[in-house]
Amino acid sequence: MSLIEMQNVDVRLGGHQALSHVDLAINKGEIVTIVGPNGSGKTTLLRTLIGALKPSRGTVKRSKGVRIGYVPQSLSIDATLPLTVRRFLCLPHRHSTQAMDDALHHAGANGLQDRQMTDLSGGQFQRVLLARALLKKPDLLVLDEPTTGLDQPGSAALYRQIEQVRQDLGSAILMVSHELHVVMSASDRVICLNGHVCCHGAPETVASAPEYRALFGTGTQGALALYRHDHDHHHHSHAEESHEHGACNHA
Ligand SMILES: Nc1ncnc2c1ncn2[C@@H]1O[C@H](COP(=O)(O)OP(=O)(O)OP(=O)(O)O)[C@@H](O)[C@H]1O
Repeated sequence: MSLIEMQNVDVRLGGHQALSHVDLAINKGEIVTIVGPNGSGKTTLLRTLIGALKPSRGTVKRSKGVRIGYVPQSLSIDATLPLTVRRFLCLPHRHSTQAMDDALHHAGANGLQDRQMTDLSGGQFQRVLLARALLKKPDLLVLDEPTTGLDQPGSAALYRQIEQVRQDLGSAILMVSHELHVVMSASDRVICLNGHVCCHGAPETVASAPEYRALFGTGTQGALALYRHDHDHHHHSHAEESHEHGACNHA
């Protein structure tokens, strides 16, 4: 079976319907990227998958013994608290020096062990968060906008690192990204979310879908359109939303 599966999942947050009718399965070793406008439920989806949020309807099934590493969208560290990278990696559980060195190596963060967390650059900080998620040798690595705050070269380097993790450790990757060109080139599958799954499939299938174009358009204008997208179409039934090879659901 897949590493993790969601079937017909709804999530309500404080009276707000954040997700409706979401079906999703992540298989061993694949890279799946979620795109969608602000507030479209991307973080909610990731947090439901890792078990931090409970669906109000539907099921989340994890394969037996599956290990999931989670890199949150942001993490604030108290600037007055002295905390080295090594100590940070040992929260909440201690790890051997070898395990920490290996994780830092796979995250592209060699040599940062004794640095203060608050002194790290944005790119180094993200790599340390990645290293922390790698400590448990995850079958599935879940990353919520891992390149937030990084410039373009920094983002590209981090995405290359993530792909390297898949090659080195064989982890499947599920991530949220706003960087469309990267999504298209580096992902096996793309899922467009807007409270429900608008559109999903291989990058080229999604790229040619009207729903994707309504969200993203092309070029810079398209990227801006992402943030202006209104939810102006209707939900179809759950049965209509499931397509084996990826499909787009709203005319
Ligand atoms: N605790 C909460 N109570 C009520 N509504 C919430 C709560 N948390 C999130 N929401 C709402 O649920 C929706 C989905 O939020 P979520 O953070 O999953 O979106 P997102 O796609 O990750 O957004 P962004 O791109 O801005 O990070 C939003 O409309 C948000 O305002």
